[in-house]
Amino acid sequence: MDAANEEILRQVFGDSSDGEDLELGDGSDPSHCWEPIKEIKGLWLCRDFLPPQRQSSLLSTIQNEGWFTQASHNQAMRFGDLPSWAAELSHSIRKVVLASDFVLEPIVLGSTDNVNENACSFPSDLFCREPLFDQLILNSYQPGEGICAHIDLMRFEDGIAILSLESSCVMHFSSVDGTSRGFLMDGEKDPAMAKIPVYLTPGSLIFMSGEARYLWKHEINRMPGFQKWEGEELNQKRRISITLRKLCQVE
Ligand SMILES: O=C(O)CCC(=O)C(=O)O
Ligand SMILES: [Fe+2]
Repeated sequence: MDAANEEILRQVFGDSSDGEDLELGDGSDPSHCWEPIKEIKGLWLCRDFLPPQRQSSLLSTIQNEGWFTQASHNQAMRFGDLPSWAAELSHSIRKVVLASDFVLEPIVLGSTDNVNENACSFPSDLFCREPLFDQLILNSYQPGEGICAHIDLMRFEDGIAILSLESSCVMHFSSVDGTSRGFLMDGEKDPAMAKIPVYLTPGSLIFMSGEARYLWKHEINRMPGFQKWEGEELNQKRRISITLRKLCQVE
């Protein structure tokens, strides 16, 4: 790694002996466990993945690298070799996964009581692939801007990570076959359109795999009335997200 890259990593992630770790702890920190979103198989949330100081440094690096030089620039992609800070992010995601004690609802064998039919084990095997991610999208959303309901393109493999920065938001998930059994949004009457809200705070990371990745659409609607959490409309600021994915191999 050259000196310029090392300096960037030091600024973003702080001093570490080998420049390889995000200083996220050893995984025993309770804030670094993965929480399954119980309604959606394969959807996991790590609430405090990046502490506030690291979020600020990461934002400064993104700013200094000129990813969003004009207000009209709201999306930037990179394929193949990721910038050093994104490679570092991937490394830290893998590290947190391998070190975490996952919070899982116990499945009681031979009993139908208290069984969470959506409980599934964390897909740790996905984290053995190399590279873990080779595609990066940065999205920048001004207040009121969001992203329509979609499933990520099939050209990407299973296992997608999204880091949220700056503004909290509610991401809604709706099942492709219309059986999400979630909440109806304001003005929505068709139960098939019920959506599961997931609250994403700055520094949180979600990971989608299996059903969450292939059978559920995700969206962020930041129009008035759609960003409510615990009955309160969220105060919107600019939001930046970092999505990490891996391209499917072409045979
Ligand atoms: O901004 C986000 O959190 C989601 C981005 C996303 O879903 C995408 O780029 O496919
Ligand atoms: Fe997406």
